[in-house]
Amino acid sequence: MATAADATPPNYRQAKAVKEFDESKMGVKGLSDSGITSIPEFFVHPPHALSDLKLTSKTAGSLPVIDLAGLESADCRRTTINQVKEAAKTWGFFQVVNHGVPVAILDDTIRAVRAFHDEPRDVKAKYYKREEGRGVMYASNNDLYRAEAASWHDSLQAWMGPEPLPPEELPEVCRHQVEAWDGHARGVAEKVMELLSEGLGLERGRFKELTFSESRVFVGHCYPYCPEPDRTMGITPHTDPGIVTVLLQNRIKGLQVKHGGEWVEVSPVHGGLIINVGDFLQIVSNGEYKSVQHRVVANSEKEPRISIVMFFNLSKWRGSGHYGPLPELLSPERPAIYRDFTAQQFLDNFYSKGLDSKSFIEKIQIQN
Ligand SMILES: O=C(O)CCC(=O)C(=O)O
Ligand SMILES: [Fe+2]
Repeated sequence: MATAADATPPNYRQAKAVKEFDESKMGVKGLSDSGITSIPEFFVHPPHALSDLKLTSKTAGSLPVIDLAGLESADCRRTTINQVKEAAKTWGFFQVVNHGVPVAILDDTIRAVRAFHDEPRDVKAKYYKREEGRGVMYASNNDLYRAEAASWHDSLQAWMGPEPLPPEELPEVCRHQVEAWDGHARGVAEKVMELLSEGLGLERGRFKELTFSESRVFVGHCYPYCPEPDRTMGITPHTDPGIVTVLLQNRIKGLQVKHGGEWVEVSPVHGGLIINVGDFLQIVSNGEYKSVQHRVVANSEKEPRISIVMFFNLSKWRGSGHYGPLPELLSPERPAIYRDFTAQQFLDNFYSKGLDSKSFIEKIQIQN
């Protein structure tokens, strides 16, 4: 049996190393650029978390690609609604093309976020903090002190709405691009939300009316080269908490989606955007749309992987402060499968644990 005396020193060493790393503000990018050939111990994930890294399926089909062109024609719209509905029900993820944002803007946004992560440590350090819920924050691993092991990524995060973010709070090197991206990503999210809303048999504008596109968090992730990609993760398996997520990535692979019990690698489509369903949308749709687990493997390429994520959350809760499956979707044949919950319960759950905590959805599921 382990005694306190022999258990404490390694734990203490780990905690001290995590704190030193955090206080150095160098991020994983700084570690990678320093030329290390092995990763610090606190980045090493336990064997059970790494055992299925090699099991990624390359044959289980690929993410549906949905063309958003021609939505003005009623026939075309109906077809697209069905594709979106099917993808949201079975994959919880899909890629969209012809979404209306020029490729040059996608490339410029990626370039600007990369430029931020490429800035010298002193410049980035000004933004390094752990203050969730507002403003601009740059840090390595949001859940650094909560997770079982750290993962190989750094992130720049900015709360873009519902209250507008004063632009001068954004780092200069990517300020214009982040601001512009907020508008573009919101435009695409609203287009997709209309299709998702219609896919449930609701009015086109229902999700917008429910304020599903107002609260937005921008995250610019950087997954630098990792010298030991088999011992750590880029991001551990999780589901996204909100309504939908819009994801833009550079050409370096890494994202994997759980589908049919297997991890499926997502191949980036140049010019495409990835959309995924979050926990909140699974709940309000009464389980019709699925919030699916995904993860990012550590990057083994010399070029950093950049991914730009915009999380959309609802901004106004119902008068009672409660939320749950939308009443108009319920009937005696289709009763609610989730209990109502409060904004506080949702947020407490999100911020209390590491990313891979038990999903909120499981906690509010009504057992039959
Ligand atoms: O980097 C990616 O591709 C995914 C990031 C992600 O899943 C997240 O930030 O929630
Ligand atoms: Fe995610």
